[in-house]
Amino acid sequence: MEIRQPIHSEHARTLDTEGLRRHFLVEDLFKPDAATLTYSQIDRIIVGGIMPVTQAVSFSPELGRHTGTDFFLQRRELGLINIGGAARATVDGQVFEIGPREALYVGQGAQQLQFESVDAAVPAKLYFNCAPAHTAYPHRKVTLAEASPETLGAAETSNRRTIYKFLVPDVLPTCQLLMGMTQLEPGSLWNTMPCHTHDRRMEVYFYFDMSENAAVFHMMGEPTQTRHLVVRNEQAVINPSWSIHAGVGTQAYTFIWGMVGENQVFKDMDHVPMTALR
Ligand SMILES: O=C(O)C(=O)C[C@H](O)C(=O)CO
Ligand SMILES: [Zn+2]
Repeated sequence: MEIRQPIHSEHARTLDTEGLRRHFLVEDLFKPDAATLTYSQIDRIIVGGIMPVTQAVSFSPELGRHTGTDFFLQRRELGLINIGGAARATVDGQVFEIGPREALYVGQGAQQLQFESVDAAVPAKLYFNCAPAHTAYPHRKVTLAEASPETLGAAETSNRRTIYKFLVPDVLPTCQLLMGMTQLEPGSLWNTMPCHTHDRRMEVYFYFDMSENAAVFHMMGEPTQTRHLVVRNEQAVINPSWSIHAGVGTQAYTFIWGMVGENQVFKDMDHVPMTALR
């Protein structure tokens, strides 16, 4: 498990491209027949990818070594969204068939987690966020139709997009984790502009549905000290509470957002006036 330390906004201002990438960008999320995990000490979120191809991938009890617990989810909850082919997840003997663009919530206390691809020729790619939890809510699959879609923006401002809220209080209870997926319409390139921060929560963005040569210029930093990261397909960005998070692509793309922190109010955002950005 890779560890990322928290970072002060005044330190982040001083970083060059490589420094920004080292602290904020998670590059290699999917490895065949393996799970990858990056532990950010910002709100203790763990970000990762699971890609079973020819064999099942399990979360070994040994992972509890990193969390100082008897097993990985003893004091944690996990949400995942499948961006690949059909998957089968087994959680303490309970089987969930997770199709493309479907989500699974795994509540605190689950001990045995195993993930398989239904067809090795079209492997599942399970992007996940995992956060500290205080109580056990039921495991549950959430379909795209259940994810309360909301379409925002306009073609004229290149930001027409649909936000699917998979793991939010209107859909199911979680301890703190919120997760959803925002899909841009063809020809739209901007997400989350006008932008915002939220002092009360951190957020991770994971970009996908991009061709090899495409890039998203992800905007980050304090509103008056903006920086950018060039993000490629299937890479994630850790956004501290003080950082804006928005992006513009060289083509339309989709991204998964996940949040942990003080509250679960999706609209609790500190909106940044466009004239304040520097
Ligand atoms: O496109 C958007 O706008 C978003 O998806 C916004 C994120 O969900 C977000 O930043 C929530 O705080
Ligand atoms: Zn946000």
